[in-house]
Amino acid sequence: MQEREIYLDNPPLGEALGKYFKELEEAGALKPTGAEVVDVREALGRITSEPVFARISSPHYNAAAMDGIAVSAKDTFGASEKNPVRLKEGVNFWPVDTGDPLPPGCDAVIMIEEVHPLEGGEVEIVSPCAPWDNVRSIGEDVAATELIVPENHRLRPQDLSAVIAAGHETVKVRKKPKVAVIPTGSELVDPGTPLKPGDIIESNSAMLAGLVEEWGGKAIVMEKVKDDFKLIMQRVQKAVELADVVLINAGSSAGTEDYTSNCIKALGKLSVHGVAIRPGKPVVLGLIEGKPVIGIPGYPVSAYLAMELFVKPVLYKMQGLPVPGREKIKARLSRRVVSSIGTLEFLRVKVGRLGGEYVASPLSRGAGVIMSVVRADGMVRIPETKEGIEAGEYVEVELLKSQEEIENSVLIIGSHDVSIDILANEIKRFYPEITLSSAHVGSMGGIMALMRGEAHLAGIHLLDPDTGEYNVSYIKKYLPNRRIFLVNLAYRQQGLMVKKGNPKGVKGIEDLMREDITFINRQKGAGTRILLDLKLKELGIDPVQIKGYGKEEYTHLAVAATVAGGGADVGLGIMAAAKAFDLDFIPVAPERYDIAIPEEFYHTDLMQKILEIMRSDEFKKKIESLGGYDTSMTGELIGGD
Ligand SMILES: Nc1nc2c(c(=O)[nH]1)N[C@H]1C(S)=C(S)[C@@H](COP(=O)(O)OP(=O)(O)OC[C@H]3O[C@@H](n4cnc5c(N)ncnc54)[C@H](O)[C@@H]3O)O[C@H]1N2
Ligand code: MOO
Repeated sequence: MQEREIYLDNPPLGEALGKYFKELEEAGALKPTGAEVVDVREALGRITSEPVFARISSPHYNAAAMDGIAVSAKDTFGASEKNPVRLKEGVNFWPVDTGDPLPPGCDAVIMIEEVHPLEGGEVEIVSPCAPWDNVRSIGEDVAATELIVPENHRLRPQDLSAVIAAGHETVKVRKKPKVAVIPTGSELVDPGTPLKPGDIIESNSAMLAGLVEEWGGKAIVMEKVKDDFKLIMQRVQKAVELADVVLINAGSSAGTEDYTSNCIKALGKLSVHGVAIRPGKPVVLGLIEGKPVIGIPGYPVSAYLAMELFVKPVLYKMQGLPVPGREKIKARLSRRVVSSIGTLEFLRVKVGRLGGEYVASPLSRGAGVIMSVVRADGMVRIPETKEGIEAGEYVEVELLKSQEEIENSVLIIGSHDVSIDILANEIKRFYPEITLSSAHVGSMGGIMALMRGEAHLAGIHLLDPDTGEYNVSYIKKYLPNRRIFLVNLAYRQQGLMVKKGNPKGVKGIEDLMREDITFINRQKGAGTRILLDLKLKELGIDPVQIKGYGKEEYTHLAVAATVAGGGADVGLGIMAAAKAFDLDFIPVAPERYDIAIPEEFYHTDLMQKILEIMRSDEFKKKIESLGGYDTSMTGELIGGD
């Protein structure tokens, strides 16, 4: 076996940061970048490298602040209703518009509304004015030499206006730190390339570059490199010439082809390899020619975190700025999470406002699940000293969204249905401020989520084998003391999904017993599972007779993917999932998919807007077009209690 790079004794985050930043400071690698002169109109978001003082005053002359007549105030003294004062144009008044310079000898402006015209170029006024009434005097806004913005200030639109008004055309700003991004990995292919098994679309560099730009840097994404030590060395050397900071993506871990740390060792100094965090553990921190060179782990979530924890502070420091923190809130954790002692874990969570408090629900913890970051409203740090967090414990959430966005988020938990995704999109189309976010844990999971106060809504399709009725008896049983409204989302066809052309000639549920057929099941508590078990009972089939009955997937799409990938011959699910994977579909039974809505949420403005969208023809049409749906009851109330 080839020799591997093994990294033990990962230091905690604080220690790793402390060591690395000390070494960076000592090497002068964090000195603010040099300055460049840019047109003020192009300087939005840039950081000033020196203070900007006013060259001229604004206004730089005494200006009329109103439309009217310019006068010398003393000519108006004594004016009243009884004793109006007459003024003559060109002698003791001059017409002016807002912004005009005051004619010589004038020190006030009378608004046109207060001027009564007479014959022969004369006007009459009935009240006096004081000197400087309705005049913007020199320097009222900006006085020459005044400080407009200090050094290390991010220029906002209003700053640009003030800097220009103060007589500047250009402004000195910090050069954006240049950050080279090098994607590595022989498995990487460019977006758009037809995919073979083992190919990975090179998607990380877009995120890395985006984060760099968000933090004020200039990203230079370099051509991807194969896992070849020599090639990587060459690319890194080139990047060090081009940029102020170099990011090497992937190849950070202990695999035989993980070259990042060896490359940094060979070309410069390795400071830290491996930090006691998850995700992001194998991060590599080093310096080459006095420049920060960071090995960002390949998994996208690990990459995101390594960027946030190590690259963000480097970039802010290089721009002379404090590292911005995130807004924090206290939330109740909805589910128990177990974690390892000795590792600081960053848990992605969805946050909802439920029953007057924030509730945080953990998302997928996989380092490869970038959707967990896409969906996340915040992050919870599980400290190294804890083995996990209990359900109901209060945690601090670092928000990735504003609190207002969270207040406008509706969480629907339960069985997955494509129409929920369509509903979420329709809501965004008509009410961009509202977000419907879903978590797919099966119908019973949805009911549990309502019980635990973890969701606003539950998406359910639970058949009662005794009554043949959907959902109602389950709500009564599991949520006996709550008033719950059921609104129909759609009726949908459940059926057997098989490979295109139905190569094994499957006709119905009874075929699942066949020797030559492997099944893929849904998890216990899923509505589809209950339907299957009922059908098996009706047909007198013992589940042990079915090969694959014990193998479970969590969504219709996952079942369809298993069948499409050859992992099973048959799965039970909805037609839309079969269509998505180009499978054949053998209808078994129509079923009712409803949304369970607790009374207190039913009457909110948010929910009424969602119901309005559900009842729209456009929404119904979109669902119908998926195939296998009946929307004749969509948006209708099924029953209370
Ligand atoms: N034996 C061990 N294996 C691994 C360990 C370990 O401690 N011992 N650590 C795991 C952890 S934790 C992480 S995180 C990853 C880090 O992996 P690398 O940084 O070495 O990266 P790769 O293995 O090359 O890639 C991981 C994964 O990410 C995909 N990838 C890489 N670059 C891109 C890109 N530009 N765009 C999209 N996806 C990318 C790559 O194809 C892999 O699937 O290592 C574990 N292994
Ligand atoms: O630490 Mo790795 O970054 O979990 O996947």
